[in-house]
Amino acid sequence: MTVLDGILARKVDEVAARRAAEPDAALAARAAAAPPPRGFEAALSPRGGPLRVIAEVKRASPSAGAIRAGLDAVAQARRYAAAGAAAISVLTDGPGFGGSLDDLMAVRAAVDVPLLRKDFVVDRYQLLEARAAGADAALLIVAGLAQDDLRRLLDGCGELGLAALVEVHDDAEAERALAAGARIVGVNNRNLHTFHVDLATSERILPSLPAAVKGVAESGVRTPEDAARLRRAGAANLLVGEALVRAEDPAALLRALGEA
Ligand SMILES: O=P(O)(O)OC[C@@H](O)[C@@H](O)c1c[nH]c2ccccc12
Repeated sequence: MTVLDGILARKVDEVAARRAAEPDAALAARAAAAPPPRGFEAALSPRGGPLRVIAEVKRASPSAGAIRAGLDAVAQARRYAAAGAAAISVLTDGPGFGGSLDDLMAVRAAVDVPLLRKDFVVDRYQLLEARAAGADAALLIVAGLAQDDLRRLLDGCGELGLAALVEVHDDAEAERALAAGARIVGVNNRNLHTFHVDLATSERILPSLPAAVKGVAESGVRTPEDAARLRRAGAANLLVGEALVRAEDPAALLRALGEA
């Protein structure tokens, strides 16, 4: 069993426990009462457009361990927004990443930019949670979903007004994402089974996506040189976590990545 398989199994249990505490209908009512979603898709750059950055709030990860244990999610999100982040990604997985839905809600209350709920979605319930917490988009990881579940969850996002960032790691997954109707495709440079990071993954797959699909290069972007390399390969959007959280001046790094 790989790390991804372990996390997905844990998610099924997590959702069952939360559903027992708050049934779908009650959660759906909270989601319906949330302020309308902001335009996550519109905030991203089209193919050939200027480089835009989705900046991530990430305390820890299974691959890196603790990144910044005492990270203040709200203060970090404010830095990102002030530095011109197109959107902010908030990890909401607790055991693996030190995040929570409380982080997402606190960030929502503090900034106006579109927010992505970054988690391992296996159930529509998590989309309702995302919307109730004020998220504008949710991550769907193709590697973790059967095709009919991917379709169902993409439809669920549409019904709730959430954008879906559909994550792939190879050509077969990219085809599955497009077949399911993804409009925003993230190419994860990190293999979620082995944690090996290779920017060539985005360099290869992003140019093969249809021009109408918004592409995002995810993971392993540390320097303006990395950003420039991806831009040359046609990347218009970058999702950056660890390097921004580790940076002494996250705003300066974010601006430098966007100007690469
Ligand atoms: O911290 P990095 O290497 O800049 O990566 C950010 C983001 O791409 C990464 O956190 C991520 C991409 N896909 C995920 C799926 C689940 C959890 C985390 C992720």
